[in-house]
Amino acid sequence: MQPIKHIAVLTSGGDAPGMNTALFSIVKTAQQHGIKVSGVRKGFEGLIDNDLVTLDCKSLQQTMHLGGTVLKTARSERFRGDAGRNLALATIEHNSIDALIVIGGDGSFRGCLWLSQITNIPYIGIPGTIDNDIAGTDYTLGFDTAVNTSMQCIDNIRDTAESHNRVFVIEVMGRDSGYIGTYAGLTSGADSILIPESDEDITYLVNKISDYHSEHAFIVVVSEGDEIGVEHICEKISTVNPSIDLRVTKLGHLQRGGNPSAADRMLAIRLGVHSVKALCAGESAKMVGILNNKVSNTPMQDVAKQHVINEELQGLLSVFCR
Ligand SMILES: Nc1ncnc2c1ncn2[C@@H]1O[C@H](COP(=O)(O)OP(=O)(O)OP(=O)(O)O)[C@@H](O)[C@H]1O
Ligand SMILES: O=P(O)(O)OC[C@H]1O[C@](O)(CO)[C@@H](O)[C@@H]1O
Repeated sequence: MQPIKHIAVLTSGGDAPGMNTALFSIVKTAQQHGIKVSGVRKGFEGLIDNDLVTLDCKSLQQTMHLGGTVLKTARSERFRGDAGRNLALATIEHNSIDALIVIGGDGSFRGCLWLSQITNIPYIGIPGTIDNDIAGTDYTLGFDTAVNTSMQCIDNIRDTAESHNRVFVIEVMGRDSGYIGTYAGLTSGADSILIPESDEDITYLVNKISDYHSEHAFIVVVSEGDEIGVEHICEKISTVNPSIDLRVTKLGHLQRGGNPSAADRMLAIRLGVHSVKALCAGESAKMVGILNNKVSNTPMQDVAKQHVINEELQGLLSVFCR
């Protein structure tokens, strides 16, 4: 095995709080191993366009606490085609890149597998997405921060909802995963939580809301990927209880911004260090993650979408939302 002298790192898919902390951690570790690190700008787009910058540890230290990604990110359609992939390989060869670290979600990891069909360059994935929808890690970068942001927004909505005895339906992100909905809903004391992983939650909501005529707010948290969707849920609520004073809030992209929480920064620091060490130890085609509070490597082809809300979480939902 040739020693690694030059690592390229990119952030891809939706930005997530903690990506900048991970960049700092990667460069700090690489520096100690005498490895140069280049940042690829705008995800796989930068690999196609040969858009690289040398990463400097001191500058990254100054931005490690910020949300977003200083490298920029993209959802690159060009990379999915043969022409884009071949240009990406040309960039790797032209810059003598020995290894690649990709920080992103499951789509970005499918991109890694796609690239690995035409090159043997070692690569490691770091799970970075607010959705927490990846197997092989208990948490992804950005999830904890997004949950905290959503929880605080729902707390604020509760103040006004209580004052008016209103019912609020609040949509949170997560694509087709109900993790943000489950965590944000439970931690803000929601009366009802609707997620894509459950078909029964709408029945519990309808039962509860048809009796609602109280001196209190009623908070419904809905994951954006829920099979019924906010509009139809509101129609159902108004049908079963027409006297309800109903309002809707979609939290949207504000959930993705903001400085990473301490938990996300620690996760980023651990996974950043571990990713460089894994490459130096000859690992490749792995996603680094945290399982049962230990760093772990999962083969990239096993990193499927994590759709399952586990039994314990299901149990919590049934205690608080029935
Ligand atoms: N099947 C695939 N083949 C090749 N490249 C892919 C594939 N799927 C995704 N990619 C590449 O990875 C990029 C990021 O994927 P995607 O937009 O799904 O975000 P993600 O990594 O899942 O992050 P997030 O969870 O934040 O959405 C895509 O824009 C594309 O360039
Ligand atoms: O910013 P975009 O491209 O609209 O993507 C939004 C999606 O990205 C995420 O924020 C992260 O994957 C999802 O929760 C959401 O569905």
